[in-house]
Amino acid sequence: MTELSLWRTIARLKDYVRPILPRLIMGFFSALGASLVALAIPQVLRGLVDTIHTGGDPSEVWGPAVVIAVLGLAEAGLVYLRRVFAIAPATDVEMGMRTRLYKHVQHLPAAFHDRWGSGQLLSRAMADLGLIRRWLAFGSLMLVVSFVTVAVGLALMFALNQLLGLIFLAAAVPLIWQGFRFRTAFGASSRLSQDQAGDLATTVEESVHGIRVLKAFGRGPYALDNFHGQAEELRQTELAKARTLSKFLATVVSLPDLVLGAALVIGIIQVAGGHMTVGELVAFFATAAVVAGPVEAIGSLMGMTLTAKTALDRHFDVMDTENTITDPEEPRRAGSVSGDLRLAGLVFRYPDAAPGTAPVLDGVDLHVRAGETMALVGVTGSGKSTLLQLVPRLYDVSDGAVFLDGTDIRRFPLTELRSHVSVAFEDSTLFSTSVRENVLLGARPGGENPDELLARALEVAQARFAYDLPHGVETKIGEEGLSLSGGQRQRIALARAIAARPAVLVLDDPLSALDVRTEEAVTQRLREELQGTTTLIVAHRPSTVALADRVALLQHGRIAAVGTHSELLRANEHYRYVIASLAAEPSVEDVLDAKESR
Ligand SMILES: Nc1ncnc2c1ncn2[C@@H]1O[C@H](COP(=O)(O)OP(=O)(O)OP(=O)(O)O)[C@@H](O)[C@H]1O
Repeated sequence: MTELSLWRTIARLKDYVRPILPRLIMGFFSALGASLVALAIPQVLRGLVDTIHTGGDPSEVWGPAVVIAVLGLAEAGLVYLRRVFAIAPATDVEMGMRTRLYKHVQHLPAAFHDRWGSGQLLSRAMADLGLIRRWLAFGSLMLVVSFVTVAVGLALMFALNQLLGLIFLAAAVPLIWQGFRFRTAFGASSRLSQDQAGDLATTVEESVHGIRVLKAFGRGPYALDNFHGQAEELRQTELAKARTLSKFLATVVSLPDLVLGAALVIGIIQVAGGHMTVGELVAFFATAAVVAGPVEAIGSLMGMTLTAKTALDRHFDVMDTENTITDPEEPRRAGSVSGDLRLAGLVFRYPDAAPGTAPVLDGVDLHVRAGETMALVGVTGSGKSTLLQLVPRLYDVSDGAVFLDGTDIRRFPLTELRSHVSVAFEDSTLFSTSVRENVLLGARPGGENPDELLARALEVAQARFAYDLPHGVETKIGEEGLSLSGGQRQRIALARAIAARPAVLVLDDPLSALDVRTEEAVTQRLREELQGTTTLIVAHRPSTVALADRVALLQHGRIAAVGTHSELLRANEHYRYVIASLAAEPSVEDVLDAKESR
């Protein structure tokens, strides 16, 4: 993540800002107009005061007074126009950036999500983009307008009285010097605070997600301590930020006030000596009052600009992350595939694995014939789930290849590959929408009649309970399907995989949360349904193994043996060991028998 200079970072906004540039420029000129009008008022005031002071006709007062009133109204109108021109387009930019970020995050591979906390992505998608919008609609315009107003104001003050003007100009030098120092200090703590806010959001997200675990283990106080520590760190950073800003503001506010005091004394001496009229002195101080606003605002506006720069850096940290799992340059479109799956010399190491660690998969060779159901068995941590994730390209192989109908899967367009390969994981994520939408998530548009497909998938997965929910299959099943039991969620997720009607079905222990009777019913129906669908299924229970035509044994990162369950039981000692450990859980009858025999 390279840190670019302020200007180079802001320049990266150009693609987003180009469509709204005309409106933003109009907004800028409205704001500038308002400031220039404010600066014109003291000039009219000068004539007015001199007229009265030199004993002119009182009726001459009306003309300038009306001009001042009109100028005041014009200023208010221009401020209003600035808001009209700038606010709506800035929300366009915010929405555009948010949508592009979401799209990019969707495309980024699973390895990216292994590395990034969800809170960091959340804070980038929400808070950071809000900061950028406010800076675009207000901060950016007002920073430039403030500098122009100060420059024009100083020129007018010089024109009124050079000596007084010089005094004000002398104050600008330490202000600029302070500005540079402020930029460095504030920039660093601004980045730190936004990153810490992201980490805090991750903690909130994790503890809300895992609230049951925390409660069940009585870890609420520990989680609170942890959260408090993180919140305190963020508070300290925010305080450091506020201290830096207040030191800068103290200079920015107090210096002009000191100068104003000195100028007042010198100004009165100048008027007394006849070097200046009373009107000029009044105009000088009225101009100084107009200039004081932007001078004081410059500090906050610079702070806002630096915060927006940090938000942009954080946005582009994500946007610059390259998607390594992409469509091939010359994709091969197959239309339909029979589902012949071959893994050849497959090696895989997780991108974030410590250097020097052995690959999880190290030379896997396996052929799953079209329409065959193959169970994948191995001790815990042997790499079964990892292997499954390589088939829909959630990760790409480090070496070797996966072939579907003889074609390297990296040659298919990703969407096509994923329409041929459907997955159900043990951890069944459901979305906050209806049962129908969850199940038909991967169904091909224009394919089978959706109602029939839904009914069939729910029936095979033994999930017809969905029709008895309060609104039937239209029932919204809540965040991650929390209102459903673990077994119900798993069956809906299984129905989703079935409804996609894939050529290859990849199931990662999809029945683990079911009771024995339901599992048996699902297994029975799955066996009928899976005829003709190539299925690779991770088995943690003997009943799941029974579903398969053949079984592949994963050991030391390789396929150590392939055969039917009985062949392997007969010929392979490690297989007997794994199966024995799968079946290790005693049945109720075993327990009762053991009790009676005592
Ligand atoms: N995202 C990841 N990043 C780095 N290493 C990982 C990641 N996911 C899994 N691993 C490691 O890869 C190895 C294989 O894990 P995997 O989940 O594939 O095993 P498994 O055979 O499915 O285990 P189980 O039967 O317990 O589900 C383990 O050592 C695990 O720690």
